[in-house]
Amino acid sequence: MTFYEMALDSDQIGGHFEDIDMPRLIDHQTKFVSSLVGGPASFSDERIEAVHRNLNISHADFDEMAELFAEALSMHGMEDGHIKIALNAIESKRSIIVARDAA
Ligand code: HEM
Repeated sequence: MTFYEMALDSDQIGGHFEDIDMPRLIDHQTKFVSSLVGGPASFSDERIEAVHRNLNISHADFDEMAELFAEALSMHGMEDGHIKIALNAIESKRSIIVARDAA
């Protein structure tokens, strides 16, 4: 299963991706990873904040996304040390992703 299939399948965050078709989902996966490592398809924090502002993403949603991503990396054989680095990169975006009034 890929990262975004896992996200779609999740009771916690699947709903956020319900209306999004597969090509856009795959596109999102590329942008997601690229934004974390500063790759060619990366986005500014301003843009990322603007995109997620109205999605009403909670801390629990964010936690689930981070957890699924770590799981996917582990499934593909990434070592724990590198997964930790990836999780730190994700964590650094929490405040611009989670809705301001979220619990
Ligand atoms: C570190 C965490 C995250 C990063 C780096 C990230 C990155 C991105 C990027 C780069 C885009 C595309 C912007 C564009 O095309 O203009 C995007 C869109 C989106 N993100 Fe995230 N995201 C993160 C977390 C989340 C979480 C936790 C959720 C929901 C649970 C989420 C849901 C969405 C949705 C629904 C879209 C819109 C997709 C579309 O309409 O095509 N994201 N994200």
